[in-house]
Amino acid sequence: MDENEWRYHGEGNKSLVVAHAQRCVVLRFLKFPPNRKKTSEEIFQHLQNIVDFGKNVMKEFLGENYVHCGEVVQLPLDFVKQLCLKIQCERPESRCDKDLDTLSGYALCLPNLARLQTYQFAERRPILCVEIKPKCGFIPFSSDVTHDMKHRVCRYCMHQHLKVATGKWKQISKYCPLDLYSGNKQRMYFALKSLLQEAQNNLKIFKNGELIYGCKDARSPMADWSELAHHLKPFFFPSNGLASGPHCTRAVIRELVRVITRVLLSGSDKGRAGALRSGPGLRGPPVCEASPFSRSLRCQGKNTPERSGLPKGCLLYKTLQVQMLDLLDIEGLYPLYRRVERYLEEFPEERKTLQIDGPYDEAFYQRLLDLSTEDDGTVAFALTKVQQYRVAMTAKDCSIMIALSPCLQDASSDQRPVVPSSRSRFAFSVSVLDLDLKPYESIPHQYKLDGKIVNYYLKTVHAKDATVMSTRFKESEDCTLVLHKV
Ligand SMILES: O=P(O)(O)O[C@H]1[C@H](OP(=O)(O)O)[C@@H](OP(=O)(O)O)[C@H](OP(=O)(O)O)[C@@H](OP(=O)(O)O)[C@H]1OP(=O)(O)O
Ligand SMILES: Nc1ncnc2c1ncn2[C@@H]1O[C@H](COP(=O)(O)OP(=O)(O)O)[C@@H](O)[C@H]1O
Repeated sequence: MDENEWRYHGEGNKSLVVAHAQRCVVLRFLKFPPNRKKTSEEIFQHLQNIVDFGKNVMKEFLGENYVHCGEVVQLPLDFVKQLCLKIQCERPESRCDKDLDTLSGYALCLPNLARLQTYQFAERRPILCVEIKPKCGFIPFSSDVTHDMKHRVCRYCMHQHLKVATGKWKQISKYCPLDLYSGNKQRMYFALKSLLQEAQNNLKIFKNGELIYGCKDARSPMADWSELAHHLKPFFFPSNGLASGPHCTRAVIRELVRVITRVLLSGSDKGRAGALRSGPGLRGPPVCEASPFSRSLRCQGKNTPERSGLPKGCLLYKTLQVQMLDLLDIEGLYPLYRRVERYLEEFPEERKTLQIDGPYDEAFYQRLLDLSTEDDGTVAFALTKVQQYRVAMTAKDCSIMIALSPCLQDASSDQRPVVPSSRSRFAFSVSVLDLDLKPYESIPHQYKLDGKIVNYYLKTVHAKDATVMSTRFKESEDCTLVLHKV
């Protein structure tokens, strides 16, 4: 194991990923705060749980072709230590509050989804990879929601205001997940262009495995479309029939947005419609009031095109179905979490029987399929809703990876699906990543965060709108603050 054969690829809040220079594989390490020490056995079990959850649950829900579980590997400690030193300088400053686990030697070995999943070794052909973290694609429909605003504005759009206020990002994104999940091409184009204008942690673009676009952190340079277009022009205009300049930038961005939309709408996983086909169904308003797309149409006196509906076989549709396992919203779920907590305080040894920390096996999966919301007062009902909520949170925070490789003329030899663009054709693959089941212990944090997000939105944005409204129409607006009990 030579650390010089591996290079830094990316990281999130919990994991850090390095990619092999030649082979189509990555190593995904857990990260921990400096003072947090887990035993090697605990880390092994944590990683094995991720693999089991992917195999037994997410492959069932999202489809065999989209989910890659990988396997737990044990690495020489010296290699891990040398690797950690080598990549430290590549890491965004905002991620350095946690360190790579260099004590256990365990990591997940996964296919490199930033490359096409066909050859074991890096393709000789150029590869363009677009990673989208779409976030939650529906507005809560639960009657347990205590403020009307949560039935009108989506979590992502509300959360943007708190994120900018706390300095996580510099400006509010025009992206709204409901536009991307709508299946309506105009709305999807707008959503993708908004991500290209303000990537935050929702969009990354890799060229031949190298990150060429997407904020490493809030201090990264602003989006530069002309530089991006320079990178992408050979993919979309291979015959170089397009002189550089603003029109070229616009043309390249337009091609990129259209190709990504076509791929997202492809039902490339011909597997069954997914285990939740009789699932909660698409409920809640089809449009978020805060989406700039729908606001601009409203100003013109037009209605926003409703959801055109996503093809049932596409990954966006299946991901949304899993997200909608959040049947009660955190406000309806939290009292049930407290019921499970009280039971565990009385019978702590039951934690294993309840499979809160796994094993995430077939039995765990089967219990997720009970979508009833009639509370019979039992711990069993509460536990099922808590487990479903954890799975829904996971689907709300996963990422979709799209890998595109220009087709050679004799594309017939290619087994992969092909997507056309105006002047080019691409073999493509679609995958989902970051499917770690969210921890049971994160539910209180979700409840508090939900209250903070809604309160901040009401106090600032809604109040400001109300002031503008009342100034204009001299009507009083009642801005009720939402205070969650914690
Ligand atoms: O801040 P990041 O880039 O580490 O991402 C956070 C998620 O923040 P964001 O909203 O900017 O995507 C955070 O999601 P929410 O803010 O809560 O919506 C996410 O927490 P969960 O709610 O538990 O999903 C957090 O995930 P983990 O704490 O790592 O499980 C993290 O997402 P990732 O970095 O993609 O894991
Ligand atoms: N199998 C993979 N192939 C290619 N890139 C990957 C793979 N898994 C993760 N990554 C990259 O590493 C980044 C962080 O990984 P992720 O699992 O999202 O970390 P976290 O769990 O902390 O959110 C991702 O945003 C993605 O760019």
